[in-house]
Amino acid sequence: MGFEYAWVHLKYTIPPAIILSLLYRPFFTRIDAYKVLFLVSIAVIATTPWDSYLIRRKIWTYPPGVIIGPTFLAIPAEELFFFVIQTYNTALLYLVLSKPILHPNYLLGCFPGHQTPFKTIRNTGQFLLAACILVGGNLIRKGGEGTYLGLILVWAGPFALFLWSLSYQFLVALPYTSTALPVLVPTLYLWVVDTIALRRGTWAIESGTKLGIHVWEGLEIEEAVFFLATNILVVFGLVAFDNAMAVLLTFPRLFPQVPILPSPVLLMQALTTGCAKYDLARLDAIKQASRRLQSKSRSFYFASSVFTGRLRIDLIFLYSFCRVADDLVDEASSEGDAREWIIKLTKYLDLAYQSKETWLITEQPDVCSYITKNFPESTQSALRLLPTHILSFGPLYELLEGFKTDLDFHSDNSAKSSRNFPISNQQDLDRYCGRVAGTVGELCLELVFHHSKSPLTISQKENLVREGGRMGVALQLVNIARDIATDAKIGRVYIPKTWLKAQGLQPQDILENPNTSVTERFRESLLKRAFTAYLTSRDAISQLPSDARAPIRVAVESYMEIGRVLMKKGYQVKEGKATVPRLRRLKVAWKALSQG
Ligand SMILES: CC(C)=CCC/C(C)=C/CC/C(C)=C/CC/C(C)=C/[C@@H]1[C@@H](COP(=O)(O)OP(=O)(O)O)[C@]1(C)CC/C=C(\C)CC/C=C(\C)CCC=C(C)C
Repeated sequence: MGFEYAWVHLKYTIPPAIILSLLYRPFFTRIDAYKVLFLVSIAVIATTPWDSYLIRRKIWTYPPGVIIGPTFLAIPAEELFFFVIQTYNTALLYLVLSKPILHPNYLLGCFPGHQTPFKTIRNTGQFLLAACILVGGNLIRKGGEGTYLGLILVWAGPFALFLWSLSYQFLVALPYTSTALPVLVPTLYLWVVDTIALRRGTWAIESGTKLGIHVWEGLEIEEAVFFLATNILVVFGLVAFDNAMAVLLTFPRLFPQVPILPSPVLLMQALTTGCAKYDLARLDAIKQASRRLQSKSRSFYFASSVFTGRLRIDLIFLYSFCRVADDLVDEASSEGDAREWIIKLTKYLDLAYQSKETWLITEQPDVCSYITKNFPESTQSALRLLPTHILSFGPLYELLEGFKTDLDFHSDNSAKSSRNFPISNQQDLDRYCGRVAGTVGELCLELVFHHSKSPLTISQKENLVREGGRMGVALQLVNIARDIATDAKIGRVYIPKTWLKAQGLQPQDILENPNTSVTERFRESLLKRAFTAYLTSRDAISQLPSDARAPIRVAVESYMEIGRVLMKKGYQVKEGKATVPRLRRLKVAWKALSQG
């Protein structure tokens, strides 16, 4: 009996597991737990008979005095633990690196022209993996020095071939950071650990069944291939799982109900669904919407990565609609054109909500053709995929009312002296914020309620919607405080005229000189109001359904952090959007998620 092998774990495999677990703990969801458990179980089941065979054939051995004692099918307990901890570590690294990824973005439909290169990639992969299996079989048949390598190839090859055949498109499409990196980092690390263990004699590879080739001094080629192959299998398994989840979540028509933890049968069903069945319009809309979110809002793009399932997709669709509507109005070439867009958007909502039978816009030909005829191509999918079957129409019409206030800043004569300033007093400011952002808070909550499994009473929902609206106001006040100078450039002053008058100023003074110490005081007042609203509503977040609580907190906190940055004494507001550095955002999210 000895503790040498146990020491390897204590020193080299358990510490990274602890570090990764602590780092990822707040982000760890039920589906993550399911995924890791699934993978660990498969790893143990698949490796045990193979490993037992190798030990019995004395391909590798454990010198007496290095293991504690208990064995299962001749495999020491420490070795069994290795299957678990290696899978766990690689899986956790994969989860950390994949957190920002929206997996449906990497599903490829059967687009003409796409298929041929992908078939070639699939066939090449299959050919190479099949060749590995054949070479492995040949090495085993010959016996002698190639036996160990042969056994590795024949064991790992079929699993890899199976997973590759199911998920090759997804594997190729995903960024290297969530495929190659989680394979290479643990592999290199385990190569070093293995070198140390072999040198210390913790385990030994018998000489008759190995090639005697070294990757570097002390690292046998077979060991290097073994760790590479096992990490490839873990990552291939996780990618296949995410591929299946992406199919399940992206296509509600194919899979109307998706349990939080789908069974292996359902996962396989998703993986074997041919791309010919994919709803290409929906797939394309998801890609466009998430690109829009990524390019337009760092805060919400970042926050979206902690939402899961269909809620994440619907929030992105909601963002996309709000952004498109806001941009159509804001970027119109004249006030008349902007008002025309509001009329068109109103008509679009009228049509979308007039049918009581089906509220899915994609299933309403009249709404779809109205969109096609009246809106620019780049905006159409955002309008078609707005989840109107879940959202009530009231807040959407209110949002358009809010955009009208923005247009009231315009005047027929564009000279600064004759501009109109619709925010006369605090009430106007509150009403405006309520319309453009309070409504967004309410709409977000409607999506949360729809997708959540935990039931809430009507009065609980009403209370939450009220607080969600107030939180939206808080965020909008931060937005206004940040953008005083940017808004002034386009002739808008959201600081109430009554506040300005109290300082002997008029809105025109802000247009002419938006960066004065007085403006700083207005910024402070706006932020003070923002934080009062935020503090009033913040506790309501803990009454949200448990699966949405932490992500909503992240969305709110990462935006309010802009306000905290602005409040710092001496902070100079730069033009542009990124006011919160990435690391700070990450810390905010980590803290918000840790509150549960
Ligand atoms: C995670 C995720 C994808 C969330 C999507 C949230 C969403 C749908 C936002 C819509 C944004 C939008 C374009 C609205 C049009 C009107 C407007 C401009 C509102 C301002 C948003 C700023 O967005 P922008 O793209 O300009 O962002 P940048 O500053 O450029 O980064 C607003 C400030 C309003 C945002 C308001 C909310 C998201 C509502 C917040 C409230 C909740 C989430 C509910 C909280 C719940 C309780 C119980 C308190």
